[in-house]
Amino acid sequence: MADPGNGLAPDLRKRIEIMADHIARNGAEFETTVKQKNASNPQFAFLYNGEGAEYYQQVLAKHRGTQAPPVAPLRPPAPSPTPVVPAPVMPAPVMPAPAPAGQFSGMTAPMAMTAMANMAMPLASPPAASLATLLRGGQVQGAPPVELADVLRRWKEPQVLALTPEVERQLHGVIASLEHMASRDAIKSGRLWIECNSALAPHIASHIMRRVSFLVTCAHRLHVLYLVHDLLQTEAARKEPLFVTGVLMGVLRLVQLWVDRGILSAQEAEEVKAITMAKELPGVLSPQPQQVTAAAMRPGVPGPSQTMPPMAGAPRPAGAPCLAPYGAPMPPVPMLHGYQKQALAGLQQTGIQTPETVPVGVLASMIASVATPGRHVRYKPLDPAMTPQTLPPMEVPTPQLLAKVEEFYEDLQDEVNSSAASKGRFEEHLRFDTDDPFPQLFRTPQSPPSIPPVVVEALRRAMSKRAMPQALVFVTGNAKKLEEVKHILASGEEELPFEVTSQKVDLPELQGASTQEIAVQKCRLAAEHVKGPVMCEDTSLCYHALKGLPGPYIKWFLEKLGHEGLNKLLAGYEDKSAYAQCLFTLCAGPGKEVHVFDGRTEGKIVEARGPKDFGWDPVFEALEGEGKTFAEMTKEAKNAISHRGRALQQLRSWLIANAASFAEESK
Ligand SMILES: O=c1nc[nH]c2c1ncn2[C@H]1C[C@H](O)[C@@H](COP(=O)(O)OP(=O)(O)OP(=O)(O)O)O1
Ligand SMILES: [Mg+2]
Repeated sequence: MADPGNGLAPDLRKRIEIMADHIARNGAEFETTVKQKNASNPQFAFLYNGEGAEYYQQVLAKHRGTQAPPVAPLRPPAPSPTPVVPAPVMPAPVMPAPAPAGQFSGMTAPMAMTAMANMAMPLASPPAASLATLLRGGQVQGAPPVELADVLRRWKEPQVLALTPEVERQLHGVIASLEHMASRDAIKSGRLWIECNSALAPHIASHIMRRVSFLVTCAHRLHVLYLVHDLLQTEAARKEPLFVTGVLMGVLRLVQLWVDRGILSAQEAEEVKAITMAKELPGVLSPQPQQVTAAAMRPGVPGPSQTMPPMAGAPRPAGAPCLAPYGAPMPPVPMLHGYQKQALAGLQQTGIQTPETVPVGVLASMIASVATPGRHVRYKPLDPAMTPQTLPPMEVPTPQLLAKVEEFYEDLQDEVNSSAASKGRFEEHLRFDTDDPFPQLFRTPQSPPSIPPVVVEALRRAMSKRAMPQALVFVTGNAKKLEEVKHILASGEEELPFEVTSQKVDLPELQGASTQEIAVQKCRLAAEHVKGPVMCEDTSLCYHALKGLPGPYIKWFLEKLGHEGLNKLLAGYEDKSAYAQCLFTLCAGPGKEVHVFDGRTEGKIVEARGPKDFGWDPVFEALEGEGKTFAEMTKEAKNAISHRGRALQQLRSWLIANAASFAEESK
């Protein structure tokens, strides 16, 4: 067999290999993320059956130790018929006759419909084992098993069938019209357009399915799902279906799938099948069920409304005759529980309807109602006033996932840097600007970023942090200092471009000619100790009358003399004034330059007032403290005027301005 990698450009080959390696290592979640980011990036067409797809599958299979699945050609050769109705928004569309069956090489109409229905049901792809069981067993009367096998195989990656450019443009118009609001008119005209082009149903379905996951906003995606909902519901209510035949069979296969997954018991599944297949539904049928949606019969998707519509299959009062729809008598069906009121009561409390919570009879009745054309389903279009137009904000991806994505782009970037062949085309899409560490790869050339801003921000941060030292260690043995530093840094408007951690180290209390010199020596010691970037601080309390003493030695004075002693020191002096001084020091690592930031607060020494939990706070009354000692002030008020607050603001400004050079120096 010819090597599918032959003839591919070297940079494309490399890109495929890197991608396959990462995807094999990091799993499905990673694959989905990367695929979404590159949906319309021609450089990654191999992810979507484009150039290199076969080679990509081969490499991926090799990594996973499996055989590569066959890759469908990008454009199937089948010609696409021209659509009859051109405009997406139109007053009175003409319904064309459905195209003869078998005209297309792709999906059959029921498959297309199932694909559409699946859009409303983000089911995880079935595990291979249960899929195999499903395909082997439980053949339902009259259903060609190969069809469902096809649907399931393609469910995750449906083949995108070619549309003519004109139809594609119109479909784009339909989807675009739902961008801001799922208005009744927009949904209706979208549905009419699809109905008018029912001959192209498989093509349209595959296009919508692919597009929906790449729409920029969640709200837009939601609105397109409303369109699909509308289409399915209208279709289900139609006496003569436009595109759907045999959906019932597909649905029954899904029931079997739920059994394989343990969602339904075998007995329940039998019951569902029996009710669904029954010619007439058992029990009393409500004459006007309000609303039944395809979503309601799908796992994990909430039902159509908070209250379940009264369904066929309601329990008969004991001894009452069993009635067929609209009163026609029918023989009782043994063993069928039908609609269980008690179960439904519990259900309404939670408001969540899934196969796990929907009683079997309700589920079966719904399936029967929805899947049998023209029977008991009243069409009720979605009311935009009652349907959410936006989804809750997306969750930020986990740090682990971000790290994996980052690692992938790193590898890719290394490759780009080292490969001469990559010059040109690929670089247009992948650039790392110094100002913008976020790779251009996430942006497609024509469209705005298709990644939610919150993710962009998270990635930006993750990447910018990586370029900086991992952490700047505040070395101190004083818990109170640390508390204040954290508080001051957290309350700043601009975030420090470093992650400040702390280490409790009792450094020797040095002596020296000046406070400055002591601080610098202390910081040098700390950098040696941590072997990386550090910051320290030294606090002094300087009495003017004593020419700056105790100054840096205040710690010992306080320890030996206490608050009273600190006052008595000034007994022979009129001048009780003093200033608190804080020297913050910053050093990129052992042997590197030490930067000093000096903050001062003037005040006077007074008799102790206020809590005694932090040093000499009770005996220092700042000039700007409105008569309060530091100990009597709130944390915020103290930090706003304190020696520490002032020095730290200087350090912060300096670090923000010099982040890059400091980071460089710390390497
Ligand atoms: O805002 C303050 N308000 C009241 N008292 C304060 C303050 N800030 C430091 N202090 C006390 C703690 C220590 O008794 C001396 C400074 O000595 P100093 O060497 O800088 O502090 P330390 O040895 O406790 O911690 P570190 O491990 O960071 O050196 O003044
Ligand atoms: Mg100290």
